[in-house]
Amino acid sequence: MNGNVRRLGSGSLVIATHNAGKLKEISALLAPYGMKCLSAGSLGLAEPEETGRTFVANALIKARAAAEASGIVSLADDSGLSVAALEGRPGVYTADWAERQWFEGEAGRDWYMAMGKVEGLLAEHGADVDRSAAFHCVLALAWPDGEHAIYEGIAPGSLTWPPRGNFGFGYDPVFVPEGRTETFAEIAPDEKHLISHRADAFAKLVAEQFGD
Ligand SMILES: O=c1nc[nH]c2c1ncn2[C@H]1C[C@H](O)[C@@H](COP(=O)(O)OP(=O)(O)OP(=O)(O)O)O1
Ligand SMILES: [Mg+2]
Repeated sequence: MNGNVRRLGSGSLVIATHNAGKLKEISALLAPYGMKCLSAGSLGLAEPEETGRTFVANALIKARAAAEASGIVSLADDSGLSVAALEGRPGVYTADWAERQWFEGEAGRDWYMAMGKVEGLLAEHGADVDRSAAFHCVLALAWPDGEHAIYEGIAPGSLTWPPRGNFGFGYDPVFVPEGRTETFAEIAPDEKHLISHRADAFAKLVAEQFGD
């Protein structure tokens, strides 16, 4: 272990996300490490504007905002889908491509519309377009005194159409991870947690924060 790295220990941790799907995945990934996890929503924390141009910048904006508002060390996740044939788009704008909507009284995003937008742009490149894509995840830890740590993860794969499967969230129904035939939405959560971009970033966080 790098002796200069600030470590979490076993206290409270704020999960600085307003995305219910991510909150579920992050809580599951952190479950073995004995921290008391509080969500940004349950603390009534505001959702900061993601004005960064990179996953790292946006993850830091979210983690720092939560740490400053709560006084508790906070973990944020900024993630997205980069499509090779679309020069890496939607990338950091992945969430923005899914318009905000209200579903039965709850704020959410229209994922089907967003997946269709990606597919429509791909289709413009013809039937034999390169369908490779990758999910990226940046985890940022921010302590109330300003210190921070960053962990990056990636899951390579390709896009399929039409969407398949009911697990997961977001763009999971159109993403087939490398080496598999099922989409992320057809792979049970416990298994997605072994192979996803979030799992890759978490493995690095766990090694540094909870390792020997
Ligand atoms: O495993 C995933 N499976 C499917 N889709 C995913 C995944 N991971 C990220 N994504 C997509 C949806 C998400 O909305 C966007 C990230 O945008 P991003 O700003 O980081 O998250 P967000 O606005 O939904 O929640 P928040 O900022 O409160 O954490 O990329
Ligand atoms: Mg966001």
